[in-house]
Amino acid sequence: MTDDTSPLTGLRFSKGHGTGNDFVLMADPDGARPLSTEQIARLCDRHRGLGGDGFIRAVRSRALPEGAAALAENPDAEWFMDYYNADGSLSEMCGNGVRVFIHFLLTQGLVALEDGGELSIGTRAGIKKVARTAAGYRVDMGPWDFIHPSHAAERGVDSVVEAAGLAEPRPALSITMGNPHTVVALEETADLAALDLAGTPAVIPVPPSGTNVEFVLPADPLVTDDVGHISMRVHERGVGETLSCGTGACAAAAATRFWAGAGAPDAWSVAVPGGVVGVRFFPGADGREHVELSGPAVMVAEGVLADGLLQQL
Ligand SMILES: N[C@@H](CCC[C@H](N)C(=O)O)C(=O)O
Repeated sequence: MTDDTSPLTGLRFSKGHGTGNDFVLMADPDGARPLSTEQIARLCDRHRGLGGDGFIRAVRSRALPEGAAALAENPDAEWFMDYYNADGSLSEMCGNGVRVFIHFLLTQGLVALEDGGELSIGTRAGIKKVARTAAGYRVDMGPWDFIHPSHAAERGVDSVVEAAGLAEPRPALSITMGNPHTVVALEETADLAALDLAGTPAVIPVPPSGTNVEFVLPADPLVTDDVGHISMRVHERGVGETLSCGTGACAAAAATRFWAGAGAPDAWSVAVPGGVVGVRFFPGADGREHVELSGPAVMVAEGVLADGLLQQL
């Protein structure tokens, strides 16, 4: 192991993914090494950098201004997930990222998680509680909500979305999971396959902070053994099409369950191009309905950036 201050080497990094949603991770316990927007974009560049859908900096909550709110909410939240999209823009939350973040902290020996135990981590969308499962991790993602509550409650639709490959604009519903999502209902398998998400879909009207767009196809039948099944493709804000989006899967399940009406199940299986994640709705201790996300987390590499690489890239 090399010291990350060695004159011969640059910053230490790890690379990991959750259902194909991949991230570059760095430990910066004292918050001494923030990266600029440009540096993050260079790092996440798939041709000239390491490549990733996002960059995650692990910082002790006490070392970040945002961490003060996290510690006030839960003094056990020692670590803060400082999350950025591939273009260097900041996001409030990342569902796949939380699992990979915890896995990173564990593999680096920065935290310990006993069997049956839980870890609280700080994010810009509040504290997330994470537990280990046989297949990875499950995360209490907190409550979901409509972005435009009055429109949503009235019609279950608050916008339309246009995208290349869609024959016509489709109705959509915008949901917040701490970060914004717009869920588009599709009807045919061919519609999902025909989508071209190389460009950014047009959401009309777009939520105030932009949005991630999920195109969702219900399975036929939608529900088996009290579990709802959907397939989804996603265009992420600040990234483009990705193989998976955890908060997007939660939003997609929430919208589909809302559209399905009374009697729709609480448990959902969401198939994404990179795998499958589980979503479950349950009553939170705060009296609101919470969303639980479960899925795998995999570390694929560790390394050291060449000296000056962030400047040269
Ligand atoms: N892939 C993430 C979401 C990452 C942030 C998103 N692009 C945004 O800007 O909100 C996930 O797994 O949730």
